[in-house]
Amino acid sequence: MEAMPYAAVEVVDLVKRYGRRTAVDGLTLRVERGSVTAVLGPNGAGKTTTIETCEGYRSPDAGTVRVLGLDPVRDATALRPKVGVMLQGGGIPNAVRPMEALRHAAALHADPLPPGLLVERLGLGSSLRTPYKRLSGGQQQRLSLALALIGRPELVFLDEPSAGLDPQARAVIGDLVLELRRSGVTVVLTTHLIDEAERLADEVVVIDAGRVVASGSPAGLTAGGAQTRLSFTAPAGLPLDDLRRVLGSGLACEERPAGTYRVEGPLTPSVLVSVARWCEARGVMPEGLTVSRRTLEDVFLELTGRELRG
Ligand SMILES: Nc1ncnc2c1ncn2[C@@H]1O[C@H](COP(=O)(O)OP(=O)(O)OP(=O)(O)O)[C@@H](O)[C@H]1O
Repeated sequence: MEAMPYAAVEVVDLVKRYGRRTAVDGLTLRVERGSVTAVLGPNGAGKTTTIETCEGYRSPDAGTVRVLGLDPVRDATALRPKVGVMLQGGGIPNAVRPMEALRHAAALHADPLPPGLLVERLGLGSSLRTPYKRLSGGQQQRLSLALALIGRPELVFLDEPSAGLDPQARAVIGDLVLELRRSGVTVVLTTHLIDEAERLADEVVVIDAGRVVASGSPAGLTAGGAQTRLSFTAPAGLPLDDLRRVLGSGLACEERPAGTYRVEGPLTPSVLVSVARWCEARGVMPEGLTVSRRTLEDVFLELTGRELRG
């Protein structure tokens, strides 16, 4: 295999300010070539600012950004044919029709994908003559994605690719991301959807307030800590101390909010039996009893004390 001396994206100690507001506050991340990396964080965390700096639309106030080994601002001309960009909000003029936009973009590249292929793949066939402004949100998103891909990029940046999409359109975009990965394209996407990050990404970089708070594979991030959670609803105010005594100290039991009970920690079938017996002894039925794995949402909550969804 060809030696790969540099990462697809390497951001070191990036700082970006808007006036007195620090949007990105010493952020370091590395994206390996051929991987899908999701930059996950709540609104305002600095995802778009980081990605726009990687795309060369903004210059760092401090720190360095390298994309395919190059400086995104200084080497913009060299990077343009190699990097596909899907901007949040499209960045496409209102009057432009999808087919015109695709042909125009194709003409800028040496070996573009045939526009017809993208139209078919992204289900844009029925809207080719509709001005951009009049396309539905989903059609606008799919057109921006087509424009990001038309030049057969080595690396694509997708800023909130499925924002505002229905589940079906989201699935189309998800499948395409996985297809890009199979063909060796590096994908960096931002999202505030945990399931999207968990499903699509090899690596997740969790950011909050302009900093990386955790990074790793979805499985790596959700391993450790309270691995599993058992929850159910029952009448409020049941005596949890009894249950704590039965379960021992390795498991955390709590009632929050009133009437919702959780047991967290390394769960085994015998924990389930103990919980069921405890309910039985009190004559209550544990409604909606579920056992679930720790999610990225839980990880974020543990790290920041806040919910990822605003
Ligand atoms: N052009 C700008 N001028 C001033 N402040 C800005 C500008 N762009 C972003 N900000 C601020 O910088 C911070 C980070 O914004 P950014 O858009 O990078 O976050 P984000 O994680 O992409 O959020 P979202 O999910 O809402 O897009 C926010 O507090 C935002 O209000």
